[in-house]
Amino acid sequence: MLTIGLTGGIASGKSTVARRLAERGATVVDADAIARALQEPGEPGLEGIVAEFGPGVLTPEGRLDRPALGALVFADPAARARLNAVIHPLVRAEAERLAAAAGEDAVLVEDIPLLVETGRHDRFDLVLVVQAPEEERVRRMVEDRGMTAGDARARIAAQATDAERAAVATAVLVNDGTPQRLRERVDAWWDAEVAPRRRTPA
Ligand SMILES: CC(C)(COP(=O)(O)OP(=O)(O)OC[C@H]1O[C@@H](n2cnc3c(N)ncnc32)[C@H](O)[C@@H]1O)[C@@H](O)C(=O)NCCC(=O)NCCS
Ligand SMILES: Nc1ncnc2c1ncn2[C@@H]1O[C@H](COP(=O)(O)OP(=O)(O)OP(=O)(O)O)[C@@H](O)[C@H]1O
Repeated sequence: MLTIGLTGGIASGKSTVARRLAERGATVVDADAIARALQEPGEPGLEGIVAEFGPGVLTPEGRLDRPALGALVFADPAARARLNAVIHPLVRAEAERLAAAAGEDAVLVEDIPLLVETGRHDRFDLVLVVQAPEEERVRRMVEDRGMTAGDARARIAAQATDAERAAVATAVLVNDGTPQRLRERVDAWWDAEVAPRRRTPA
Protein backbone atom coordinates (compact mmCIF):
# COMPACT_ATOMS: atom_id res chain seq x y z
CA MET A 1 0.00 0.00 0.00
CA LEU A 2 1.11 3.54 -0.75
CA THR A 3 -0.23 6.04 1.79
CA ILE A 4 -0.75 9.72 1.02
CA GLY A 5 -1.74 12.38 3.52
CA LEU A 6 -3.65 15.19 1.78
CA THR A 7 -4.08 18.51 3.52
CA GLY A 8 -4.45 22.24 3.00
CA GLY A 9 -6.17 25.22 4.60
CA ILE A 10 -9.92 25.61 4.64
CA ALA A 11 -11.36 26.18 1.13
CA SER A 12 -7.98 25.62 -0.53
CA GLY A 13 -9.22 22.90 -2.88
CA LYS A 14 -8.54 19.64 -0.97
CA SER A 15 -11.84 18.02 -1.91
CA THR A 16 -11.30 18.92 -5.57
CA VAL A 17 -7.86 17.27 -5.43
CA ALA A 18 -9.27 14.25 -3.57
CA ARG A 19 -11.94 13.75 -6.26
CA ARG A 20 -9.31 13.76 -8.98
CA LEU A 21 -7.11 11.32 -7.03
CA ALA A 22 -10.13 9.00 -6.72
CA GLU A 23 -10.65 9.24 -10.49
CA ARG A 24 -7.02 8.20 -10.94
CA GLY A 25 -7.66 5.12 -8.81
CA ALA A 26 -6.93 6.12 -5.22
CA THR A 27 -9.05 5.04 -2.26
CA VAL A 28 -9.97 8.25 -0.43
CA VAL A 29 -10.72 8.46 3.29
CA ASP A 30 -12.22 11.87 4.17
CA ALA A 31 -11.75 13.00 7.80
CA ASP A 32 -14.41 15.73 7.54
CA ALA A 33 -16.97 13.21 6.26
CA ILE A 34 -16.10 10.79 9.07
CA ALA A 35 -16.45 13.59 11.63
CA ARG A 36 -19.88 14.50 10.27
CA ALA A 37 -21.08 10.88 10.32
CA LEU A 38 -19.95 10.56 13.95
CA GLN A 39 -22.02 13.67 14.79
CA GLU A 40 -25.34 12.19 13.71
CA PRO A 41 -27.92 11.61 16.45
CA GLY A 42 -27.08 8.46 18.43
CA GLU A 43 -23.44 8.43 17.28
CA PRO A 44 -20.60 8.69 19.81
CA GLY A 45 -19.27 12.01 18.50
CA LEU A 46 -22.52 13.81 19.15
CA GLU A 47 -22.88 12.16 22.56
CA GLY A 48 -19.35 13.29 23.46
CA ILE A 49 -20.04 16.84 22.30
CA VAL A 50 -23.24 17.10 24.36
CA ALA A 51 -21.40 15.70 27.41
CA GLU A 52 -18.70 18.37 26.95
CA PHE A 53 -20.71 21.42 25.83
CA GLY A 54 -24.23 20.72 27.10
CA PRO A 55 -27.53 20.50 25.19
CA GLY A 56 -27.23 24.16 24.03
CA VAL A 57 -25.33 22.93 20.95
CA LEU A 58 -28.34 20.90 19.75
CA THR A 59 -31.15 22.06 17.48
CA PRO A 60 -34.73 21.59 18.71
CA GLU A 61 -34.74 18.36 16.62
CA GLY A 62 -31.76 17.01 18.55
CA ARG A 63 -29.20 17.41 15.78
CA LEU A 64 -25.83 19.15 16.12
CA ASP A 65 -26.28 22.92 15.69
CA ARG A 66 -23.17 23.37 13.55
CA PRO A 67 -23.30 27.17 13.29
CA ALA A 68 -23.69 27.45 17.09
CA LEU A 69 -20.79 25.10 17.85
CA GLY A 70 -18.70 26.72 15.11
CA ALA A 71 -19.29 30.20 16.57
CA LEU A 72 -18.13 28.89 19.94
CA VAL A 73 -15.03 26.97 18.91
CA PHE A 74 -13.65 29.31 16.23
CA ALA A 75 -13.76 32.22 18.69
CA ASP A 76 -12.12 30.37 21.58
CA PRO A 77 -9.00 28.18 21.35
CA ALA A 78 -9.76 26.44 24.67
CA ALA A 79 -13.24 25.42 23.48
CA ARG A 80 -11.72 24.24 20.21
CA ALA A 81 -9.21 22.10 22.07
CA ARG A 82 -12.07 20.50 24.04
CA LEU A 83 -13.96 19.74 20.82
CA ASN A 84 -10.83 18.32 19.20
CA ALA A 85 -10.21 16.09 22.23
CA VAL A 86 -13.70 14.61 21.86
CA ILE A 87 -13.78 14.20 18.08
CA HIS A 88 -10.26 13.50 16.88
CA PRO A 89 -9.69 10.11 18.60
CA LEU A 90 -13.01 8.89 17.18
CA VAL A 91 -12.17 10.13 13.68
CA ARG A 92 -8.73 8.53 13.85
CA ALA A 93 -10.13 5.14 14.90
CA GLU A 94 -12.65 5.15 12.05
CA ALA A 95 -10.02 6.31 9.52
CA GLU A 96 -7.76 3.46 10.62
CA ARG A 97 -10.61 0.99 10.19
CA LEU A 98 -11.30 2.23 6.63
CA ALA A 99 -7.58 2.28 5.79
CA ALA A 100 -7.17 -1.32 6.93
CA ALA A 101 -10.06 -2.33 4.66
CA ALA A 102 -8.49 -0.70 1.58
CA GLY A 103 -6.28 -3.66 0.65
CA GLU A 104 -2.54 -4.12 0.10
CA ASP A 105 -2.50 -2.84 -3.48
CA ALA A 106 -4.38 0.37 -2.71
CA VAL A 107 -3.13 3.88 -3.11
CA LEU A 108 -4.69 5.24 0.05
CA VAL A 109 -5.35 8.99 0.33
CA GLU A 110 -6.42 10.39 3.69
CA ASP A 111 -7.90 13.90 3.33
CA ILE A 112 -7.18 15.43 6.76
CA PRO A 113 -7.68 19.20 7.16
CA LEU A 114 -5.69 19.17 10.42
CA LEU A 115 -2.95 16.74 9.33
CA VAL A 116 -0.11 19.04 10.35
CA GLU A 117 -1.81 20.43 13.48
CA THR A 118 -2.31 16.90 14.82
CA GLY A 119 1.24 15.81 13.93
CA ARG A 120 0.06 12.86 11.87
CA HIS A 121 2.02 13.73 8.72
CA ASP A 122 4.89 11.42 9.75
CA ARG A 123 2.69 8.39 9.22
CA PHE A 124 2.35 8.79 5.44
CA ASP A 125 4.66 7.85 2.59
CA LEU A 126 3.80 11.11 0.79
CA VAL A 127 2.30 14.36 2.08
CA LEU A 128 0.43 16.41 -0.51
CA VAL A 129 -0.42 20.00 0.41
CA VAL A 130 -2.88 22.20 -1.49
CA GLN A 131 -2.40 25.96 -1.35
CA ALA A 132 -4.63 28.74 -2.64
CA PRO A 133 -4.36 32.51 -2.20
CA GLU A 134 -5.89 33.54 1.13
CA GLU A 135 -8.13 36.22 -0.39
CA GLU A 136 -9.55 33.65 -2.79
CA ARG A 137 -10.27 31.26 0.09
CA VAL A 138 -12.03 34.00 2.06
CA ARG A 139 -14.06 34.92 -1.03
CA ARG A 140 -15.19 31.29 -1.46
CA MET A 141 -16.22 31.00 2.17
CA VAL A 142 -18.16 34.28 2.01
CA GLU A 143 -19.80 33.81 -1.40
CA ASP A 144 -20.38 30.06 -1.44
CA ARG A 145 -20.91 29.27 2.25
CA GLY A 146 -22.51 32.47 3.51
CA MET A 147 -19.88 33.24 6.15
CA THR A 148 -18.86 36.72 7.15
CA ALA A 149 -15.30 37.69 6.22
CA GLY A 150 -14.54 37.77 9.95
CA ASP A 151 -15.76 34.18 10.41
CA ALA A 152 -13.73 33.06 7.41
CA ARG A 153 -10.56 34.66 8.79
CA ALA A 154 -11.19 33.15 12.24
CA ARG A 155 -11.24 29.70 10.65
CA ILE A 156 -8.02 30.37 8.80
CA ALA A 157 -6.46 31.59 12.06
CA ALA A 158 -7.53 28.34 13.78
CA GLN A 159 -5.31 26.33 11.43
CA ALA A 160 -1.64 25.95 10.60
CA THR A 161 -0.14 28.38 8.09
CA ASP A 162 0.73 27.52 4.51
CA ALA A 163 4.40 27.75 5.49
CA GLU A 164 3.92 25.19 8.32
CA ARG A 165 2.17 22.82 5.95
CA ALA A 166 4.73 23.32 3.18
CA ALA A 167 7.53 22.50 5.65
CA VAL A 168 6.30 18.90 5.96
CA ALA A 169 5.03 18.44 2.39
CA THR A 170 6.60 16.10 -0.11
CA ALA A 171 4.73 18.14 -2.75
CA VAL A 172 2.72 21.36 -2.86
CA LEU A 173 -0.07 21.87 -5.41
CA VAL A 174 -0.85 25.52 -6.00
CA ASN A 175 -4.53 26.14 -6.77
CA ASP A 176 -4.35 29.62 -8.30
CA GLY A 177 -6.01 28.94 -11.64
CA THR A 178 -9.11 27.14 -12.85
CA PRO A 179 -10.32 23.83 -11.36
CA GLN A 180 -9.23 22.22 -14.64
CA ARG A 181 -5.72 23.59 -14.13
CA LEU A 182 -5.72 22.10 -10.61
CA ARG A 183 -6.74 18.70 -11.97
CA GLU A 184 -3.88 18.90 -14.49
CA ARG A 185 -1.45 19.59 -11.64
CA VAL A 186 -2.83 16.59 -9.75
CA ASP A 187 -2.36 14.43 -12.84
CA ALA A 188 1.22 15.62 -13.36
CA TRP A 189 2.02 14.83 -9.71
CA TRP A 190 0.35 11.41 -9.91
CA ASP A 191 2.19 10.50 -13.09
CA ALA A 192 5.55 11.55 -11.59
CA GLU A 193 5.22 10.33 -7.99
CA VAL A 194 2.50 7.72 -7.69
CA ALA A 195 2.35 5.81 -10.97
CA PRO A 196 6.04 4.70 -10.82
CA ARG A 197 5.52 3.29 -7.30
CA ARG A 198 2.50 1.19 -8.16
CA ARG A 199 2.96 -2.51 -8.68
CA THR A 200 2.39 -3.30 -12.32
CA PRO A 201 0.20 -6.31 -13.01
CA ALA A 202 2.14 -9.51 -13.75
C1 LIG B 1 -17.22 23.11 14.55
C2 LIG B 1 -18.07 22.43 13.50
C3 LIG B 1 -19.34 21.82 14.10
C4 LIG B 1 -18.46 23.49 12.43
O1 LIG B 1 -19.17 22.85 11.40
P1 LIG B 1 -19.24 23.45 9.91
O2 LIG B 1 -20.30 22.66 9.20
O3 LIG B 1 -19.38 24.93 9.98
O4 LIG B 1 -17.81 23.15 9.27
P2 LIG B 1 -17.23 21.80 8.62
O5 LIG B 1 -17.34 20.67 9.56
O6 LIG B 1 -17.80 21.64 7.25
O7 LIG B 1 -15.67 22.12 8.52
C5 LIG B 1 -15.17 22.96 7.49
C6 LIG B 1 -13.70 23.17 7.67
O8 LIG B 1 -13.44 23.87 8.90
C7 LIG B 1 -12.15 23.51 9.36
N1 LIG B 1 -12.25 22.95 10.73
C8 LIG B 1 -13.20 22.12 11.23
N2 LIG B 1 -12.97 21.81 12.50
C9 LIG B 1 -11.81 22.44 12.82
C10 LIG B 1 -11.04 22.50 14.00
N3 LIG B 1 -11.40 21.83 15.09
N4 LIG B 1 -9.91 23.26 13.98
C11 LIG B 1 -9.52 23.94 12.86
N5 LIG B 1 -10.23 23.92 11.71
C12 LIG B 1 -11.34 23.18 11.69
C13 LIG B 1 -11.63 22.45 8.38
O9 LIG B 1 -10.87 23.07 7.38
C14 LIG B 1 -12.87 21.91 7.76
O10 LIG B 1 -12.64 21.36 6.49
C15 LIG B 1 -17.26 21.29 12.78
O11 LIG B 1 -16.26 21.84 11.97
C16 LIG B 1 -16.65 20.27 13.74
O12 LIG B 1 -17.34 19.47 14.33
N6 LIG B 1 -15.31 20.29 13.85
C17 LIG B 1 -14.61 19.32 14.67
C18 LIG B 1 -14.16 18.17 13.82
C19 LIG B 1 -12.89 18.48 13.12
O13 LIG B 1 -11.88 18.81 13.73
N7 LIG B 1 -12.91 18.38 11.77
C20 LIG B 1 -11.78 18.66 10.97
C21 LIG B 1 -10.84 17.53 10.79
S1 LIG B 1 -11.32 15.93 11.31
N1 LIG C 1 -9.39 26.75 -8.94
C1 LIG C 1 -10.64 26.98 -8.54
N2 LIG C 1 -11.40 27.95 -9.14
C2 LIG C 1 -12.65 28.19 -8.73
N3 LIG C 1 -13.28 27.55 -7.72
C3 LIG C 1 -12.58 26.59 -7.08
C4 LIG C 1 -11.23 26.25 -7.45
N4 LIG C 1 -10.79 25.26 -6.63
C5 LIG C 1 -11.81 25.00 -5.79
N5 LIG C 1 -12.88 25.77 -6.06
C6 LIG C 1 -14.16 25.83 -5.32
O1 LIG C 1 -13.86 26.31 -4.02
C7 LIG C 1 -14.59 25.61 -3.02
C8 LIG C 1 -13.60 24.94 -2.07
O2 LIG C 1 -12.94 23.87 -2.75
P1 LIG C 1 -12.83 22.45 -2.05
O3 LIG C 1 -14.14 22.02 -1.49
O4 LIG C 1 -12.12 21.54 -3.00
O5 LIG C 1 -11.84 22.88 -0.85
P2 LIG C 1 -11.52 22.18 0.52
O6 LIG C 1 -10.11 22.53 0.80
O7 LIG C 1 -11.88 20.74 0.47
O8 LIG C 1 -12.48 22.96 1.51
P3 LIG C 1 -12.83 22.62 3.07
O9 LIG C 1 -11.56 22.76 3.84
O10 LIG C 1 -13.78 23.67 3.45
O11 LIG C 1 -13.41 21.25 3.10
C9 LIG C 1 -15.48 24.63 -3.76
O12 LIG C 1 -16.74 25.24 -3.93
C10 LIG C 1 -14.77 24.45 -5.10
O13 LIG C 1 -15.66 24.13 -6.13
